[in-house]
Amino acid sequence: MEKSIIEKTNKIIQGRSIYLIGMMASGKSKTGPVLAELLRYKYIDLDKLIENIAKKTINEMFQEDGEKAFRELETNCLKETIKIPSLIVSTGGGIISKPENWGVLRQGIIIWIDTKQEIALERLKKDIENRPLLQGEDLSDLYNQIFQSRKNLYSQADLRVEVNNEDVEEVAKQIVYGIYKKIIN
Ligand SMILES: Nc1ncnc2c1ncn2[C@@H]1O[C@H](COP(=O)(O)OP(=O)(O)O)[C@@H](O)[C@H]1O
Ligand SMILES: O=C(O)C1=C[C@@H](OP(=O)(O)O)[C@@H](O)[C@H](O)C1
Ligand SMILES: [Mg+2]
Repeated sequence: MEKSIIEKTNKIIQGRSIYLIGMMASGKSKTGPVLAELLRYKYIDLDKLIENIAKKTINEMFQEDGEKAFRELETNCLKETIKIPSLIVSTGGGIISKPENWGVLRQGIIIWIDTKQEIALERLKKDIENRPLLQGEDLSDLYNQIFQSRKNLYSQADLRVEVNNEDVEEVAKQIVYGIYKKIIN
């Protein structure tokens, strides 16, 4: 990627943080560190921060404390990210559900990684045990129900990046280009 585009983007965004949102398995956690390296930003995976603070896995939290407790901790952790400038944050797919969280997200640039459902489902089949909301009979049905209830919220992002078969580096570059083009125009 052209260095000048990265430099110009950096200059324009002036250390504003970037929040990656999107459905489970859209690639938020995997893309975040690559994007951080491109922009020379710091990086946090919100789910990892939650697990470190709770001293248990997300799965354990859902099982032992319930989703409500998880969502409360998720909001508290999200609020902590405001204190750190120049940060890429990979959020969990449900971050958009609480209106309160939008006050935090809006302080940064919000990017929706909109990965084609077929591809997300393929990825999820390989890693389903770590997705407590998708435990059930029909993965595609569950995924769809959740997506339908959230898609209007995801679409409130500042930028939507559509992903099909692009590798992580390509997705990160598309995000930088997307921000650059949106701000330049
Ligand atoms: N662009 C990509 N190309 C191929 N595999 C990817 C890509 N992005 C993510 N993955 C893989 O898909 C799975 C889910 O990605 P992850 O980043 O954990 O998604 P999320 O954080 O949005 O739930 C992981 O196994 C990851 O390695
Ligand atoms: O969509 C959701 O509500 C969730 C997504 C997960 O993160 P990923 O989107 O990184 O899988 C994790 O926060 C939790 O299992 C709930
Ligand atoms: Mg993740």
